[in-house]
Amino acid sequence: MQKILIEGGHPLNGKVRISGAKNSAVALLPAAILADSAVTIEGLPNISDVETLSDLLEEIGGTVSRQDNNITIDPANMVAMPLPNGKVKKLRASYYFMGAMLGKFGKAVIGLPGGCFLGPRPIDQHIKGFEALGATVTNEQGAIYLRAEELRGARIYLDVVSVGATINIMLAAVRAKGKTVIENAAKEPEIIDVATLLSNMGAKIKGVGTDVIRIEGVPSLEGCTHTIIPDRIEAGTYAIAAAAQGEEVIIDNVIPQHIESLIAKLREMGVTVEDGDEQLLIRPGKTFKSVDIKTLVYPGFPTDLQQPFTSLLTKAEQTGVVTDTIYSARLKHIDELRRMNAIIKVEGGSVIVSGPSQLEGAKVKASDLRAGAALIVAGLMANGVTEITGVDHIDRGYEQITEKLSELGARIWREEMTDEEIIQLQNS
Ligand SMILES: CC(=O)N[C@H]1[C@@H](OP(=O)(O)OP(=O)(O)OC[C@H]2O[C@@H](n3ccc(=O)[nH]c3=O)[C@H](O)[C@@H]2O)O[C@H](CO)[C@@H](O)[C@@H]1O
Ligand SMILES: C=C(OP(=O)(O)O)C(=O)O
Repeated sequence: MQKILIEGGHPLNGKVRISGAKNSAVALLPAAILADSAVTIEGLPNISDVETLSDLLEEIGGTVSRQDNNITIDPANMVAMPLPNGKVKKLRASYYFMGAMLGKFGKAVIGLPGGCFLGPRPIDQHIKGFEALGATVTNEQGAIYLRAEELRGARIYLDVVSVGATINIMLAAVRAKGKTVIENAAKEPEIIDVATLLSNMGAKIKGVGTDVIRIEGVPSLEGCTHTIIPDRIEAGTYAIAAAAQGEEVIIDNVIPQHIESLIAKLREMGVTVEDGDEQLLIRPGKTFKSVDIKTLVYPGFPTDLQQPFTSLLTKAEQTGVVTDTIYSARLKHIDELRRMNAIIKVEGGSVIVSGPSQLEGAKVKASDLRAGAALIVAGLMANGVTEITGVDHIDRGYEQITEKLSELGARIWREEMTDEEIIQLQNS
């Protein structure tokens, strides 16, 4: 087990290339189950969530071959193998095996998913969708059993706008008989990316990117090659890091429109952001104005950038208020930032950051992926050395984060943890 160490205060300069989107990758891989021949996905990020999903595809009989950032999945020998335990619990997106296996085999047994602890993360809307399509769904000892004699298209209104439910229902509906309409669907770019793959496989999908998606089921889907979109959350994290500790940083391989809400907030703070076709240039000023942020579904400010943005706010004059309307309990970074001398309190469900404060290096723990990103941003700004444990969470979603930041000029490195440190971490 490793920890990340950062000697703060060194300016960031140069160019960083963004990897393929984690939240697309984790849906594109299970989507390949639906094809009858090989699917190649190009530009996948080298992160542990991708490794775990590749292992799960192999567990159900798929042949997975990897070359650099490209993966080919041959589903020819896949079977409806139950996956009640084990690796499905390591990540959130294993829930996509439900929709994909239901669509392909008419049945699936999948353990309830893991992923970041952000407060309650129910999957009732996924289940409601599967049931509307004609599946019987039961929860037996923490595993979801799904079975359908025949999937039939249906009209499904999502009670909450959910990325996972929208994609999962889409995965099952592309093979259902007749027409499915998903109303109040989520509109995130990753949903469009998954629909693009499915369409290239032969699915008939209209309306992705709006809140009504229409799907006409088809009897079979074929393999194809698909290039993943860049990771808007990774791009946003580097943009925040560049604002916090950069002189001039170019973020390469980004679709600026995907993070307009963040760019607007950075500009409001006084950071210069120049956008090109696939690049962003970030140049912070000497001082930062405080801003308030409220996370919303896309195209609103993404919850996945709320935690790293909170670290940046510690540098701003006066008071900024952060409200997460998607995951109100996504607060595990707060105590750790306080350990680093941030002046932060939680009041009425919002986080109130008073600044500017000079952060100080400390021993801190990343208890989820974006809390880890927040602590890295804080460590880059802090005096002295910050030691971050819980690196497994960070490696679920950021490809080569220490290498990429080192190339920008950060002093950041990994060390193996001692047995004593591992025990302390497990008990904390
Ligand atoms: C693998 C993946 O893509 N993860 C992303 C995905 O998670 P995930 O797909 O799990 O998040 P959702 O969009 O489903 O969740 C949005 C909100 O709806 C609620 N909800 C969701 C489903 C449901 O059946 N019932 C229900 O009540 C959730 O508790 C949450 O409050 O979108 C989140 C919101 O943008 C991001 O933070 C995650 O990074
Ligand atoms: C919450 C996240 O991931 P997951 O849904 O996979 O836990 C995230 O990417 O910030």
